[in-house]
Amino acid sequence: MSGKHVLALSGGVGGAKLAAGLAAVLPPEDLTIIVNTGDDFEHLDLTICPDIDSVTYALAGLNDTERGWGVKDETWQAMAMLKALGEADWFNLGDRDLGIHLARSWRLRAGESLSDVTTRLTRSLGIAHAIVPMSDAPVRTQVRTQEGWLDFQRYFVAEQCRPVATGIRFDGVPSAMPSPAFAAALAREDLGAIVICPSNPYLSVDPILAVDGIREALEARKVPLVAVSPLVGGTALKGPLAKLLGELGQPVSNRAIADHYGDLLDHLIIDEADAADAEGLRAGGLSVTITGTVMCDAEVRERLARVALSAARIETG
Ligand SMILES: O=c1nc2n(C[C@H](O)[C@H](O)[C@H](O)CO)c3cc(O)ccc3cc-2c(=O)[nH]1
Repeated sequence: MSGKHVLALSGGVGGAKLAAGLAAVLPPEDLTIIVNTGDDFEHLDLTICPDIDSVTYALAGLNDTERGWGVKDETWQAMAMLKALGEADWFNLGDRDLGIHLARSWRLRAGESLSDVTTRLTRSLGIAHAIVPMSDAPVRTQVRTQEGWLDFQRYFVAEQCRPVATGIRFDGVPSAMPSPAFAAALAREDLGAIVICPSNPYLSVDPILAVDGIREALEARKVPLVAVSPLVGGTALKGPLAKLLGELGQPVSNRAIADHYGDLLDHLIIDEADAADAEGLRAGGLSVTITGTVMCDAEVRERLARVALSAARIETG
């Protein structure tokens, strides 16, 4: 019998939506969601893990779908006070969101691993599926610009991705080991498929692939690897992917996504608005599914999750 456990690799926003779709159609024992921690940083003495929180809030039904990050029905009293006190206010922490940062930060300081803290917080929010940081060791994404190397959140939030990016690096790799649950999921006898969620390949998925031994493990996989493209209609729905592709000298098309993942990729799911890309991709030997990938509600998230699982030959009920 072929394995049925699914390993999903996810960044924030778009990735979190598909992760929630996968969690809606797979039981907890059949899914492990590995999350990028390259966006993490220390701010006001708090450990901020934006992608872990985006996935957590999406699975808990707490995510703000308009803003794309943080908690819905958020209030901003603490930020207003911080601002009045003249403290750093470039990175917005909502009142409810602050709660998760306080809980995470003191538990980390008390010596718990990021994996254990994440399990504790997600379980407390009623999430039965495994949300797993890619590594318990700090990995920090940095973007090279004309102003020098910028920490990811400086580039993304403070600078609004305005500087031209000429390079990306992940501080902390290659020495960062995969988290115990990541290593265990990869080694499972019943591993059936790997799904790369529609996250930015350069900023959100590459940090996961850069963790010690991960790229090699994925190259040696015996199961299908399916990716959902983050591009829709030749651009990114949110975030700097389209701008970044141009700055890194890549075409803003699914060809660039396929080339970037290279031999790792068995199957690419592209949006119907990019159907014209399919012929070229297939001519290059890649198997392609064309479908709607804009996850505007739970129904579409679940449908796309089923499409991805079917492409990976995983049966769902
Ligand atoms: O554009 C912003 N993104 C914010 N994000 C998103 C964050 O920058 C992520 O890295 C992106 O979602 C990229 O995945 C937050 C995420 C959190 O978990 C907590 C707070 C923030 C605050 C901001 C913010 O002020 N501005």
